[in-house]
Amino acid sequence: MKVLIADDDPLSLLYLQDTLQDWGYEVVTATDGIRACEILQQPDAPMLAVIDWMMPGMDGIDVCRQVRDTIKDRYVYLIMLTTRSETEFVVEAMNAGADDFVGKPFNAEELQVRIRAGRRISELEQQLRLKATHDALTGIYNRGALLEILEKELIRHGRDTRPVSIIFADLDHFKRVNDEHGHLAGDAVLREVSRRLAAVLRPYDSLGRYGGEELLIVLPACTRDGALEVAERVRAAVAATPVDTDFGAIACSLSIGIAVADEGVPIPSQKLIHLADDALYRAKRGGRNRVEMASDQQGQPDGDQDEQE
Ligand SMILES: Nc1nc2c(ncn2[C@@H]2O[C@H](COP(=O)(O)OP(=O)(O)OP(=O)(O)O)[C@@H](O)[C@H]2O)c(=O)[nH]1
Repeated sequence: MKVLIADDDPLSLLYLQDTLQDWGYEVVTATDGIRACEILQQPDAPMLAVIDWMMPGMDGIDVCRQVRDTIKDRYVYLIMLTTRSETEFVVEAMNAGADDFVGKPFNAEELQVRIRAGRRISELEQQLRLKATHDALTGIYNRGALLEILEKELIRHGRDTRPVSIIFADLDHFKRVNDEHGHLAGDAVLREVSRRLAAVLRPYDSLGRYGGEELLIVLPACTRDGALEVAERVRAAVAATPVDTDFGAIACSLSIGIAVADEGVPIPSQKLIHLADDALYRAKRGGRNRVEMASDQQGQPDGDQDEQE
């Protein structure tokens, strides 16, 4: 597990670093509060930080406040390290967002058990967050998490000039798969199809389970042509080879609808999904195992239609 230590005193920092490394932690260091905040905001940042209170510029209290104000998508467990151990200081640090408090000079055994407790809480929090945002069967995002991602992308889309595309995919004749091979075989197909889709997407695309056998993909900064290309790749990845299950090989395919939020054209997420769903319906009617695009005209904002929805 990765831990950040922030301390402006080089000797103290080195000692803490050696001690934590001896306990098996991967240690990242910062010698001031600003750098500590930068590190904690990076992707793959430490989930736990030991922060000295007294640092030049931004002190430990400011770091706690900044972390709580800005990092919302995960929890960073913060242990404040300080010579100020009176109750009023403990209260001040915890009100600022610290989770725990260790007096300086620190007792190694005490620091070790407090870090261990923090690690337990961090790991539990990570597991809970994963359960709340991911689908238990397939491991991809659940509907709520994906809709949140789409909303955020559309807000960002309103600020810059890149389009956002979505791909709405539905397994063809999936009821038949369940009826002929059983529900467990159907589950295996859903898992494998999700895996294949994830494998052909870009790292910054998001894949989620919208409903039973419906999958939704959010493609940030993706044009109409780009989305068509991805959708075709997705379609082919599923149709190319039957899915091997414990109940035999099962051939399957996807019908796909695409909708694009064009640059400079604001559109509510529900309307974009509705357009992709219409296109998906056309793909089903057109014979399945195919991709259909919502037309340009449909992508334009339409106040009247919104009100009717
Ligand atoms: N095994 C399994 N089946 C599911 C799950 N969620 C939904 N289904 C099944 O998906 C099937 C969807 O059937 P329909 O909506 O009739 O659609 P379809 O048979 O795929 O037909 P088309 O969409 O018209 O091609 C139903 O039989 C559901 O029970 C799941 O988590 N596991």
